[in-house]
Amino acid sequence: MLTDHSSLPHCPISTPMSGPVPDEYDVPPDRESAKSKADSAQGELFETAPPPWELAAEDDVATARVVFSEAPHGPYDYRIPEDMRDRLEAGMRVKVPLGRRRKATTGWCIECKLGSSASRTLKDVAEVVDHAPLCDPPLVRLVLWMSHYYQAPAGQVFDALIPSSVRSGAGTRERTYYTPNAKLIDDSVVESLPQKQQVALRFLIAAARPMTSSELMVEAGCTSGPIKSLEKKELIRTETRREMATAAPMRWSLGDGEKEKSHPLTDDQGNALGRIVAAVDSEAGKTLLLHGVTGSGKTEVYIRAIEHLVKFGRSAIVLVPEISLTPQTRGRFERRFKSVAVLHSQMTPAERHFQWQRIRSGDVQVVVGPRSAVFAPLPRLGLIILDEEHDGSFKQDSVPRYHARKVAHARAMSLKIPLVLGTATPSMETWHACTTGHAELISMPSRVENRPMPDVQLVDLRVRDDRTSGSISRPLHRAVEETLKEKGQVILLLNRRGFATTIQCPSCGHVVACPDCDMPLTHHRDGGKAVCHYCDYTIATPPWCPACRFDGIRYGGLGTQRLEVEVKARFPDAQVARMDSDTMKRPGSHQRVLSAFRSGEVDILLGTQMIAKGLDFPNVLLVGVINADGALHFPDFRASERTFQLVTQVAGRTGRGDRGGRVIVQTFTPEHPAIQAASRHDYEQFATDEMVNRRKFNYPPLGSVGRIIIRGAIEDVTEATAEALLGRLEAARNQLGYEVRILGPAPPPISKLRGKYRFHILLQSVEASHLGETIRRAVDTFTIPDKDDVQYVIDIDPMDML
Ligand SMILES: Nc1ncnc2c1ncn2[C@@H]1O[C@H](COP(=O)(O)OP(=O)(O)OP(=O)(O)O)[C@@H](O)[C@H]1O
Ligand SMILES: [Zn+2]
Repeated sequence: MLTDHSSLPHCPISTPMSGPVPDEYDVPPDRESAKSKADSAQGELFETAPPPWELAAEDDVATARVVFSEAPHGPYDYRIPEDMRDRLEAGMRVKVPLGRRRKATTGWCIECKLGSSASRTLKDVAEVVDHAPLCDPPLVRLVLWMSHYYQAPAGQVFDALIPSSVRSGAGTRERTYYTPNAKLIDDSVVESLPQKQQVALRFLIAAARPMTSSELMVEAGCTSGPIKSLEKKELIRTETRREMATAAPMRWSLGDGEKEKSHPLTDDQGNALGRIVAAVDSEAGKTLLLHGVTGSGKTEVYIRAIEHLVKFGRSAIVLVPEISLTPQTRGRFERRFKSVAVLHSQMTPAERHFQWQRIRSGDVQVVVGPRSAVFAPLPRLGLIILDEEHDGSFKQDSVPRYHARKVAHARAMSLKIPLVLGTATPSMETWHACTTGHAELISMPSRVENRPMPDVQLVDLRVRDDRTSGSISRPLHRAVEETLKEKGQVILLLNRRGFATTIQCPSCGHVVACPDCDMPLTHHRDGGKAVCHYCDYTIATPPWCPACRFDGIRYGGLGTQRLEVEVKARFPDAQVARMDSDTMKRPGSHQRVLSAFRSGEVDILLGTQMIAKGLDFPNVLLVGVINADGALHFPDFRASERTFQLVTQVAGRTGRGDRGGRVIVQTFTPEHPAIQAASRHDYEQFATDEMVNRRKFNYPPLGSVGRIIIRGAIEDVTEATAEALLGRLEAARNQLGYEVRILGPAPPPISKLRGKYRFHILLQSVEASHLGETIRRAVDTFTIPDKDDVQYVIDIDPMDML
């Protein structure tokens, strides 16, 4: 079933992705201005209509609406002085007086319009900061939608959209350009000048373009003296521009050594491509789910679809989980397109700024990057792709707490372009959108070249005979041995880093914990450190119990470091590499390890979930999952979904060549439906079972969830604030007459973080708009006295409950 969102009334950005078609424009009366702004944006800012002040000359007061990233956030209106009217546009920064501050404050202009008589009392805009808008009108509208939906100040959303390197002009310098002052120049003036000044001025006139002082000095063969004299006589005018300091401050990285082969498409790929191309050509906003099993060749489909698009001078965004984890994907795009911008976390500010300018200038065909690349300012955007759309890294965990899938959807629908979500393990949200007709499902149920899906064997860790003293069961040990003998490669997944996950005294039971977070410290063997994985608090691992001085503290629980030690001891002839965030700190380390694995230098690659993503190595004949239950017992309604995804994804790393492949999954709960379904590569069975569970409590995608985290330095003050907020929420819900379930306040699993006590309140509703509205109304006038030192954050559609 297909849906054309472009036909939705009054919904320039509608988002029917999660839940039963939530209406994002549930704007309360007191926010009416934001709504009318968003609606009228189509007419006023989007179209080519003349600026409003040209329409009504008699009411000649132009005003700018400005928002700020720090409190007070606005919006506030300012008068636009005469001389700024044709320079200032929405999406630019301005400096304006704010309160009693002595210095002008920088804010973002979200709208320019004709004022009413009230605007005579307005203060003036002091300065226009930018020469051109940093956001075009559709992006400004996106900011306002995000601000509304995620309940984050618009100024902070702008700051998330526009990289700080762009705002600060990283890697640029100011240069002064000279142009002749035509008003004062005629032949007699020129002839009356001293010889050197004459030569310089004639060169500048002949050049017919602005020149810098040094250019002019070289061209005219003079020193700076004559030029300064001309400037003093006002015969030449100066203009300063900010420019990139160097042409390309980029360190181009080499590929990962893979050769590019172009394949004839399989039937599945051909069909998928046809449907995406049809969506592109229809010029209607539409969401498509490309549900292709691991190894079905989804990347090739993306590339072909983009090739179609760039023929018409249009461009695409490809969002991927952290790109440094998938140098292969990056290489594939770089080899197939003339102009690719890859955005990643290890760029310098100057590089980031340079890429942003390239993208905005229209030079770039494809942007590949993590979630923030959804904001890439491509002028002729024609397609957005989210690869591995189920991945948790698409949700930002600081303000604005947006999900790139939802934002991509909003952006795509407002531009009437397709959004393609690709994965082997669709999120429940996306699956639900397909089953309810909000997204079109494209299936690629088989692997390329008719390769079979790998065989998955479950090893029940409760069976004594299979267990060993270590973490690798007998069946897994045998399988590794066999694989190494056949000169195949092995991937082992363990989703905990460090050596031991608890440090406990066997005598008194004391657990060494973080003083700021109350969470057990993880022992790291390199350097004998005990580290908090929540705040990075680090101490030397205590040789004896800090509580009772017992000499013989015990390291419990299993992390990747300990697994590495065990693997090396069991298979002394094999080359082993470990990949987790501890070994991958330095730039380029992913690429080094993955190249070594590709070339066969490394036999066994072990690591955390970062090895489960997207890797395509044909010689991997065995994948072992050390403990599939790790994520299962988290207090989170997505625990099953995560387990299914992780096991399916890592299992998919094998059997990608001609030699087949197999998977061994160690688990204490082999009967669990998620693990059962993963072992049979049966996504639909999993999704059907899981939807039944979600329906019981109307969990997403059947309803919406919001979470408010309250944190403060003093426990009972924090709790009292949380209680007060609860009262507000209940009152708001009752006033509005909405059905919203409110739970808490309760301490979350991480009840103390970085020295702050934490409480959370959960809200649930079938209607996303009712939930949003309830929170908005409750917090609207809710203030916390400074002396309490309590803060709260609102997380709409939270992805974790910790
Ligand atoms: N039509 C084809 N014929 C043969 N090989 C192909 C074809 N299309 C793609 N491939 C190759 O198949 C392999 C898997 O493709 P790709 O990595 O895109 O799979 P995927 O669907 O993204 O899998 P995953 O979800 O596991 O990342 C790649 O090595 C790719 O070069
Ligand atoms: Zn800590």
